[in-house]
Order: sequence, then structure tokens, then C-alpha cells
Amino acid sequence: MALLLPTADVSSSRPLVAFRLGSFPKLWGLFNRNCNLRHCSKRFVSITNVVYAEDVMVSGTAKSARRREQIELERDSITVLNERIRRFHVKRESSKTAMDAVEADRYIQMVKEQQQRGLQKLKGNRKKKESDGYDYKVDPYTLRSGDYVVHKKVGIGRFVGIKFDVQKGSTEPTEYVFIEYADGMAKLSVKQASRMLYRYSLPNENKRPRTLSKLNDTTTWEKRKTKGKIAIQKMVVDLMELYLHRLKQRRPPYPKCSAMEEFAAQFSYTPTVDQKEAFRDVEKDLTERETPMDRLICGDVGFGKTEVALRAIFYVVSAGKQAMVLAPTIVLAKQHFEVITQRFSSFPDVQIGLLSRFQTKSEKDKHLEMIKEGQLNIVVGTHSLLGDRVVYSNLGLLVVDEEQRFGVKQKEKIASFKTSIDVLTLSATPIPRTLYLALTGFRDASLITTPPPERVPIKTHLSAFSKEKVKSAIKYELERGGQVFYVFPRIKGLEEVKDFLEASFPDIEIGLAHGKQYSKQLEETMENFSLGAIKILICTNIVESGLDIQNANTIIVQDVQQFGLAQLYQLRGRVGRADKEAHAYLFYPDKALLSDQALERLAALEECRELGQGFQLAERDMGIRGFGTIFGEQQSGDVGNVGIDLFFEMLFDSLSKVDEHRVVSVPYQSVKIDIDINPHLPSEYINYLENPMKIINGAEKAAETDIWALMQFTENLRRHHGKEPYSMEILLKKLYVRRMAADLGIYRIYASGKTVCMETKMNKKVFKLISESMVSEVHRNCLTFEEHQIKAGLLLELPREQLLNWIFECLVELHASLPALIKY
Ligand SMILES: Nc1ncnc2c1ncn2[C@@H]1O[C@H](COP(=O)(O)OP(=O)(O)OP(=O)(O)O)[C@@H](O)[C@H]1O
Repeated sequence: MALLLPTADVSSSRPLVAFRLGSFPKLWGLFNRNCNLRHCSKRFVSITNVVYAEDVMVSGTAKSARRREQIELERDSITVLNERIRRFHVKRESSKTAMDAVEADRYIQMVKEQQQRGLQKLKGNRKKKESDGYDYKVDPYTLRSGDYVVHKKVGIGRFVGIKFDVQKGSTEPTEYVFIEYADGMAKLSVKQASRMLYRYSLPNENKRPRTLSKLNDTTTWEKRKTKGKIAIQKMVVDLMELYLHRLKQRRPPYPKCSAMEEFAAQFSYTPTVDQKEAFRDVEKDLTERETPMDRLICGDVGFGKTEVALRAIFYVVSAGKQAMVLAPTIVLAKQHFEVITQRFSSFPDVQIGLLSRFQTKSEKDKHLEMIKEGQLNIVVGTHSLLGDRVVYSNLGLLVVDEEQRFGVKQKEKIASFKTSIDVLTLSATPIPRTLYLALTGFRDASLITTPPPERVPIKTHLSAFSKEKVKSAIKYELERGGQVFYVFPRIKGLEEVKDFLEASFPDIEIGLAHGKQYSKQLEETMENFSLGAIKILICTNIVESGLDIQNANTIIVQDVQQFGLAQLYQLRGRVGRADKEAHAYLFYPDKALLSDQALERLAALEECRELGQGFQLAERDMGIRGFGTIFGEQQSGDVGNVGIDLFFEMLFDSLSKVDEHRVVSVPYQSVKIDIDINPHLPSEYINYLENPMKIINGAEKAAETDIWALMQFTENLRRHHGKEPYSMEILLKKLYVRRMAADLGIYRIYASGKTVCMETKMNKKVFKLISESMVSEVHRNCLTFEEHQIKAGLLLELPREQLLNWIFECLVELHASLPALIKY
């Protein structure tokens, strides 16, 4: 018996109608007899939202669990597919227009050539130095007993040791590497081990993996590896597509301006080799390319990235366009404003403005008006510059300092600029050189790894905290006329530090800076410190990045174990920015209280005392701490499957084969499905649909557009008319099959006895790639590839509808790999 409850809120996501029924085709027939569906059809919900009447009687968790179970059961294969399309295709498809294959070919070729050069350099490096390059395998002799390792073919094991053993039939003892697995011990020759073993380290790792792989059953490991591989492919393809997409944008190149020489001559220093190269890169981007620049200037702390940005600004402003400089904090914005003002001082026509939340409303309004009217050529500020109130007259360039410090929404806004104007991003988060070279071709970046001349390495002193040591360090710095940063990890406790320092240095001006202060007060303190009025600045890590105070050459960090490695590296980089020798004192409370991980981190920092070792440090830091800064949190999770070292090797491999991940779709109309199915819709449904032809034509049109449109179509159909009867479902599935086939480059599907043949433009490599990642073994195991055909051998000859269902399921599986492929 059907139970129909009245509905109240059509927009609500809660179930509007409760049924207790078997199959749905019967349901709407029943309704059709019992009520006027034409009037109430809008009040039905799709079958996924149906609640069974008897559930209403059951209470508590059992009730919701059963409901969920029931709902799961009701999710038919189209719903499951639609949900997946929504999850995976939304971002990619909606933001992109199709690219002409010939044009794309040209770009891909260009990218590949650039990338080849990068990889070539990597190989070159390797020859010079065996440990460098993209070989991430581990030297077994460097392993310690208990270390986790990954064997490419077997998976995660625990290194036990290297011992001599005599092989059968030999009298000579040979060295073997012993590795413990869940079900036994593996014995590898040292040579073999050096070819197959990687360290198993993870980003953000503090808990070691407990589960070892099995020697005798490698399926779980194979699955993990495939998952990792697919994730990497997706990442590479995303990078590639983003790049291709950007290459499609156009703007006229900026004219080369003669005044640049004058501007360059006013730089107080001789640029370093890397700076010069970065200037050239930026100049080429702006004056020779027709696509907007999206370049990352990646340089170690204090190595002079700002000047690169200044030159880019000069080009743009000289051409009559505006430039916006975005800094993560007001303190840094102010510093940039001052540097820019000073650097442009002999170009009085260039007007520079700082937009700050400390300004009064009328000051701010005046600035906004000037930006809008084009009276300000360079605008400096924090994220407030991204707000809708800021309207530019003729914006040409965006300079972003430390993009990773902006929030998600702000990053999205920054990304939206990248397709229309030139963007230069400055980052002091070093990326490993190997990674940089491998990424060449996918991401325009310039590395600044050479320090300005006369820079002296910062002397790093790591020890247990002692008031005496603190006092003598400060005394030394003050006596040579310098200033001191005193960094403490918590706001609570700063006052105590202040009391101690005031007592020790009664005649010295001491300032306090932290993020919870009133902005005005913070700004004043920073100003006084940079002017030299304040000699000791007690602060939290608010000074972490970008701050450039040349006279401050001692930094003291108390409770150093509380900071991350990259953070400490940044903090240390606040000093030693001139030619004076600088000191960094890192104090921990008591060695016994430090975790192994903290000790390892600090030792790494102490080791990397030479200038420019941030890049080296980044490589290690990724093993210990954050990987997400470069690739995002999602990828950070993917690394977990295989460990960083194997992940990197797979990444480099994938980068070098990017054009093999290419799928060429075929036009929807050219796809032939030679399976004779023309389902007849029941008359009740036809009556119920009001205008069935319009609906069927709409479905066909949606399928022709793309999978996203087809998904929206079926969702709408079900929202308005409930779940369709079986024959309509078959009709829809046929459309899905044709659409998915077109996307996969399959232009004909037919059956011959127990074999399903799919003629395709896909190449064998792509087939291998996507079939490997199929979740369903049933489908995967029966597929083969022969001369432009994907063949499926079925166990028995299926009736037509079942056959269509089978093909539908199989294509759904193949289609799931599309995000890891480049389409054009
Ligand atoms: N070639 C050079 N020779 C000597 N000093 C230089 C050179 N280039 C820049 N500098 C100076 O070095 C200091 C640091 O430069 P800058 O602020 O550009 O570094 P940065 O790379 O932006 O550092 P951070 O990542 O900390 O922001 C500045 O005072 C700058 O004037």
C-alpha cells in the first residue's frame, strides 16, 4: 500500500514524500490511478530522498542507520555516476573551454621542449654528483635498523640490517640486506637493494606506519601504488591543463622602454647572477610574450626578490598601466611601500599609494577614488586590495608576496587575476632544485639561489636556555651598534621576557610586538624598530617573513622546539641581511624534553648554516614536515600511499611522459552504438511527462553537449518527475554510453557473440593507464587492447539490455580515469 504524506517545503532537502513501495515503475502507475500527478508532480522528490514509512516508527541510531542503508540501496548506477561527475568534473570542466587540438599540440610541444631542458639539466647534475638528480632510491648502507623502507615491488618493510651470508653452491660470503615484512623476512643482495629500495618517509609524520606489506601477497601494495600513481597523474595533468589554459589568454606585449636602463642604474647594488637571470625572465614574459605572465620568483630569504618585482612594476607603469602589490601583513605592506617610494623617487610622475586599515574613512575613500581614476600608478596593501570596493582604472600587474600566507578565498581571487593580467609571485619557501627543474615547462619560475655578495653566513648557536647566554649575546650586539630580535612562541609570557630584559638592560629601549596588539600600536612599534629607536624587539613569529631591517643582526629564539623548521629558517633569515656577521641563538628548555623529531629538525637547521641552504633544507623538511605548501593538502595525503621518495620518482616519471596521458575525444555524433535497443516507454509515463518528445530531445541535446550537461539533465528529470521507469533508464544509459564513449575516443561499439568490441582512437599506453586504475576487477580482467580496439570477453552472450548495462558499467569505470588524462 502506498502512503503519501503531504509536503510542506519543496526547497527543503529533507524528504518530502514518504513511500512504502517496491519497484518505482509501479509506483507512478499507482499514483497515476490515485491522484492527479500533473498537479502535484513538482512536489515529488527523487528516489534518493525517499523515506520508508516504517522507518518513521523506528527510533534513534538504528533508525538513521537503516535509513542510510535503504537510501544506499536505492542509489542506482546513474545516480552513482552523476555524483562522481559532480565531485570530479565540476572544477575542471566548468572553468575550461575546449582547446583546439592543433593549437594544443603546438603548446604541448613547447612545454615538452622546455621540460626536456629541465630534465636534461637534472641528468647533467647527476653525472657530476651521483647523489643529486631525481634518483630518490636509498643507499642501503645509510639505513638504520628499524627504518621503514619501500621496495618498489613488495611494499613497506622494516630494515633489519646488512649481514654476510653464504649463497648455496658458493663458499664466498656475500653481503645481504634483510628486510622484515608482515609474513616473513626478505633477503636482498646489496646491489638489488640499492636498485629497489626507497626510504618510507611521510610529510607531517610523527607516527610511523604500523602495517607492513606481505611478501606473499602484494595486491594491497599494488593497489596503494596505483592509487599513488593516479594521484600523481591527476596532479601533472592539472598542472598541464592549467598551463595550456593560460597560454590561450592574450594581451599585447609591453614595449621595451629605454627608461629601464636609468631605473636599473639606480639600484644601489650589483645584481647577482640569479637576479640578472630573473630580470631577464620577467622582461621576456612582459615584452616578448603575448600571454599574461604567471611567474614565481623563488628565492632564499634576503636574496633580493624585491628588486625583480620592482623592475616588472617599472615596465608596466611605464606603459601607462597600474600595478598592485599585495603583502600578507600590514607591516610588510608598509615596508614594500617605503622601498618602492624610495626606488621610484627620481620618477616623480609615478604615484604610489598605500591602502591600509589604519587610514580614516575619508583617507581610504580618497585612495579608492584615486585608484579608480588611475591617479595612483602603484597601489600597495594587504588582502583588502582584493575586495570589491577596489576598482582599478587600468590594472596590468599584480605582485603577490608570500602567496601561501593568504586564505583560501583570497587565493581564489588571486588565481582569478592570473588569466587576465600579469602576475608575479614572490616566495621565500624554497623548493628543491630537483623539483624545480622537473617542473620546468609546467610552471614559470625563476630561482634566486645566489646570495648577494659580501653576505656572511649567519652563525647559528643551538643550546639549552641560559639567561647569562642571552645577556651576553644581546650585549655583544648592542655594543657594536646593532639591534636584536627576541622571538618567543607564545603571547603569554612575552611580558615576563620583557621584565627580564628591562632589568638586564635598564637604559635600552625595548619594544613588544605580537598579532593581538592594536594594529596602530603594532605599526608604531615596527616603525620605531626599523628606525633604530627601539633596540630590542620582543615578538612572536609575527616577524617571520619579509621583514628587512639591515641593522638587526642578532636573533634570539626561545623555546625553539615549538617552531617548524621552515619557520625557523625564515626567522633566522631576518638577520644577516647586510654585510655584518649575524648571529642566531636558538634556545631549547632542556634536551631531555625534546622529541626525536624536534631534535632531528634542529640538527637539520644547524647543519644548514651556509647561505642558500634553504633549498637543501626544503628537501629534508618535506620529509619531516610540510609537503602541502607546494602541492596542497590533498597531495600531501596521496604521498602517504607510497612515501615521499617513491612519490617523487613517480612524479618525475609522470612529468616526463605527460603527452602520453593524452586522450583525443571524438564528436558525439560520430559515435555508433550498434546494439539494437529501442526501449518503449510505458504509456503511463508518456502521459505523465506532459511533453515526452521535448524531454527526450532535451536528453539527446544534453548528451551531445557534455557529460556535465547530461548529469544535470538526469538530475533535473528526477527532481521534477521522480525516478524514471526501467525503459527510460535504459534510454538514458544509452545516451550516457555514447557520451562516455565520445569522451574516451571510442567511435563504435558492437557485440559479436560473447565479445564486445569498442573501436577507439585511444593509444595502447593510455588504455593501459586507465585500465590499470579500474576499481572493478570483473571489468578490468576481461579487457584487452588490439589494434585500435578495446575488446571485452564476456562469459556468456548477454541479452541486449543486460549487455547495455554491462557496457555502461564498464565505460563508467574507464571514464573515471579521465581526470588523469589531458583532453583536447
Ligand atoms: N645584489 C644585491 N647586493 C646586495 N644587497 C642586495 C642585493 N639585492 C638586494 N639586496 C638587499 O638585500 C636585502 C634583502 O633583499 P629583499 O628584501 O629583496 O629580499 P627578499 O628576497 O625579498 O627577502 P625576504 O624573503 O626576506 O622577503 C635588501 O636590503 C636589499 O636591498
